[in-house]
Amino acid sequence: MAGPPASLSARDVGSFAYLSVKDRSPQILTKAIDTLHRHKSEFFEKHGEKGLEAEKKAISLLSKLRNELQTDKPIVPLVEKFVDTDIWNQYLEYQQSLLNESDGKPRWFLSPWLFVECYMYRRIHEAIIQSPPIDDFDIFKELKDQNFFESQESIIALCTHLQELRKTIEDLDENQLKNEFFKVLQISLWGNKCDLSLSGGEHISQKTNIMNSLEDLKPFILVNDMDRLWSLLSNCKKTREKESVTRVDIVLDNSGFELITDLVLADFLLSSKLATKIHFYGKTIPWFVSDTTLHDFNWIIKQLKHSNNKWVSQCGVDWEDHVKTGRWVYLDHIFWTLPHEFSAMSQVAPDLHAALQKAHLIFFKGDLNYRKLTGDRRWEFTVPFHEALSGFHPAPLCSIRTLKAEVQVGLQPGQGEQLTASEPNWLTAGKYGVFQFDGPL
Ligand SMILES: O=P(O)(O)OC[C@@]1(O)O[C@H](CO)[C@@H](O)[C@@H]1O
Ligand SMILES: [Mn+2]
Repeated sequence: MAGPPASLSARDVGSFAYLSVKDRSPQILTKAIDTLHRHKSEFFEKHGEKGLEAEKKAISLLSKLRNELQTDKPIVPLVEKFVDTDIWNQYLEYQQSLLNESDGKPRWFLSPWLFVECYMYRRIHEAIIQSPPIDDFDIFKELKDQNFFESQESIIALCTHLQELRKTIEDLDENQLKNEFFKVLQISLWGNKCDLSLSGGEHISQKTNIMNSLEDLKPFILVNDMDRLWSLLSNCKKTREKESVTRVDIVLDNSGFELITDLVLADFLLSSKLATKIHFYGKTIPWFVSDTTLHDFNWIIKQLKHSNNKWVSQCGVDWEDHVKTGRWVYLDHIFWTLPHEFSAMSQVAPDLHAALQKAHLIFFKGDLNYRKLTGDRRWEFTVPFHEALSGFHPAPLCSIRTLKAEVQVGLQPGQGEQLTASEPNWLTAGKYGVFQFDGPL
């Protein structure tokens, strides 16, 4: 049997991966350097001269990284001791082992894009932890916060919708509840348009009320398994014994507006009793510019709670309560910031894999998670999703993702070709989305 297809890579000149490594990654590094510059006086106020020296050091490490990338130098091992350093360096050796002798060493414009892109964010983190006393500085924090503040109007609309819905949710019939479930799912899907790494850190936020656009956006859902999600969860609800649990896990993606949409979905799952417990997974270190860390998660709930809009603040109060009472649990695991595809999880992080196996359903938010689900490979568009998962199936799972990378599976024959002919950048512009489900085996 033939092995899986080749990885996406910047070695394919002109591909999205190539353009991303060539243009977008250096741009993100330049922005990161600029952010450090702008915080100079803050570092001085906090730490005196030591703060200034640290800022200089972090900037020089990031400039060096940018130079390595732009001149296509070999990928070097990580040096600073951290929980995952050894795993990263082993993975680098593994990448080396995949190369022919004529290829030389793993490099930015040669190796799999997924690997080099994750590596860049891990090196950004290394530059920061090598620069105490500013070693806890989140270089992307202000961008994430800005996205939240700029999306206020849409956040108010979402929180108002949720609070009004909660009042009458007990009175809804099956069909009405299903329609509301589909609405919050779509809100969470389109929330994924708002990531900051695709835009190279340029502001993109949700300025208009997303609720009004759901109908117009429906034609852009290329794979729509929402019905299957409903069947699974409504069945859990019907057959659940009194004290037993239905757990939905959400592997989070971006903070800011997208996180609010995911929390709205999670709240709906509890209020509708489709689930009784939610586990969220976030990132341990700043990642792909806008990804959610524990700090972002807590910060957003606190911001909502202190809002002067009563519905928004009610959401903050309720969500804090979900966390306090353990109906919502935030977890992180180092695996989410490793370069491995998810089919390696049972080997690399068996504890995480075992934890996911206890979920009734797992949502994977966003594009990067889709790339890791499918191994970021050049699959034919019609390959079944289950096949592209290459054995990864801890529990029934669903990707909720807008398309921002050149990988998509599970389409109808001809569907991909037709889109390519009419819209050359359909795979990467974030305009299309999927609810792609891999159900119980
Ligand atoms: O996972 P997310 O936030 O939806 O998207 C992450 C992303 O912007 O980063 C990569 C490019 O840097 C792309 O795969 C993808 O578009
Ligand atoms: Mn992201």
